[in-house]
Amino acid sequence: APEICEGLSLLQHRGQDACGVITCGTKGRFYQCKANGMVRDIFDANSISRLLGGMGVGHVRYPTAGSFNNAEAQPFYVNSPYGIVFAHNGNLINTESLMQFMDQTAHRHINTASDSELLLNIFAYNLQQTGKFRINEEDIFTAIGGMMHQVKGAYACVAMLAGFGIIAFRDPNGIRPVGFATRKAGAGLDYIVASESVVADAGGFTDWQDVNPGEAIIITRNGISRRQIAGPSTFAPDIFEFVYFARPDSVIDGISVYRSRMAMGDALADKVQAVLQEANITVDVVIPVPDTSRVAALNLAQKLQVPYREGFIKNRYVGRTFIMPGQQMRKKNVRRKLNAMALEFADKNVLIVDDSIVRGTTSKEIIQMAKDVGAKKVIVASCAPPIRYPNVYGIDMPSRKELVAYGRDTDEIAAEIGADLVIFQTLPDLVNSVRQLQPSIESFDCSVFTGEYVTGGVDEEYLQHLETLRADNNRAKAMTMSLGALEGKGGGDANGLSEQQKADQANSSALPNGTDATVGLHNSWNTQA
Ligand SMILES: O=P(O)(O)OC[C@H]1O[C@H](OP(=O)(O)OP(=O)(O)O)[C@H](O)[C@@H]1O
Ligand SMILES: NC(=O)CC[C@H](N)C(=O)O
Ligand SMILES: [Mg+2]
Repeated sequence: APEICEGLSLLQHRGQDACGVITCGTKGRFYQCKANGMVRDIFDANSISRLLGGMGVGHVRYPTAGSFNNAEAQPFYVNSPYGIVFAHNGNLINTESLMQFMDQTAHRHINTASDSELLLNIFAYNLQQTGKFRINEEDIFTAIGGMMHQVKGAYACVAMLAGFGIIAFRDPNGIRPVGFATRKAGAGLDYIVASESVVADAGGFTDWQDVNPGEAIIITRNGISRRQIAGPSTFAPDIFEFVYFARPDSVIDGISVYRSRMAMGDALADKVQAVLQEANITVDVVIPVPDTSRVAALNLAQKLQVPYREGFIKNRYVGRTFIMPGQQMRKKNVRRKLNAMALEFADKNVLIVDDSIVRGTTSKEIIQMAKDVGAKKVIVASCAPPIRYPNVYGIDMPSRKELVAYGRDTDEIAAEIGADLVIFQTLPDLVNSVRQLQPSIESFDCSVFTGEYVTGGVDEEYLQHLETLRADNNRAKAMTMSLGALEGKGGGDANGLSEQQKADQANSSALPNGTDATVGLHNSWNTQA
């Protein structure tokens, strides 16, 4: 448990809303702690010491389906068959037909709106089909095959079978990352499976290998078995992992995220130079938007031979704003997080570099901040091209109307965010920055830039449905209702609360010691399988 918790803290940038760990001790008994909140808030020495056992699964959650309810914190658990614990990174796109299948055929009850609970139950259903008293690896591979056949979308998953071992698999397009590494332990080996290699580095694990798209691995006391389950599909890792989501010190699918961001800065420098020349503007200083754009901005500045200055100072205690729930909270936190130093802005033409402009929340605020402290001209350069389409594979940007580049050309985007000029990387340059580091990968999921979705099954009707389902205000409503329904909070009077208050309210019931009976069915200590 201590190592899993340490690993989760290294993955905190992937999900700030909820976290959890379930371990498996003697006699296949599971021990659980999960709740809404950051890793440092939910886990302390006391709670960790109660998570017994030699294997376990952890998760940090950034909701892309369902709500922010405690009951949707992961890992999930089902008792039948065998006792399964499950953690999912990604997002499914055929949840509606899967729900129907659960109801009409599998007769399994899904208690939340989480696609991950649904995926676990599809997995459990397929395991159940083997009808065995004791399961073996062959049965598990067969069950994963059945599951991959039914499920559409992005899923990088880790499962644990009570007293048996750990299973990991990745969707046939390999959209979200997952890999594993080993460490010598006496005569045998310890194994770690994680979304990002940084977790392995920190724990002293070596020989990091990615789980291949459509592959499953099983780790037991006897070692590891790997099996290619799904037939050939387009390998399309999400390029947004490299642009923003992953830590720079991770290596994903053989590509150093850090190197890819350096290359993005280099490529963007050429574009910036050309555009500035044409507009007859010179810039005095390059300023990154901490944290993610730093690596790219430094390379860009070096190539342009313009001074690089940390003009925005980040409050290290405020997390990522893009993955916060609700526009009000995101907006407020950009101001809490960043402060502009007048001495770097006053009377200068500044080139602010960010990794991406998505809703425009960050750029709008920081451009105003730059102007407030006396910047002459504010030019913004983005390492990613304009984002005009929703992400349906695990980055929570489901609604086109929320995207600042939707229905706007570059000049209109500049006007909207208050910049004198906005310069976007081209898509071929972005793809090349990443791909040159691993030319064997032929394509990346670039759906947020192109509107082409590699899994199929994402048409106009689906996008409209998603937009309605997950519009910011509907989500807030859904959360209030589910708080009322599941947690006895009295959903009625909560309707008038602000988004921040609602989030606070959700957090207030997140007692890590499990003494609060309102946190949902799965949130109790010493769950016995
Ligand atoms: O246009 P927007 O909707 O604002 O989204 C884009 C911004 O959000 C992210 O920063 P975030 O604060 O999440 O994290 P960071 O500290 O890792 O840069 C990203 O790095 C951009 O700065
Ligand atoms: N970021 C994630 O991995 C999201 C997992 C899952 N779709 C959820 O909303 O809980
Ligand atoms: Mg940022």
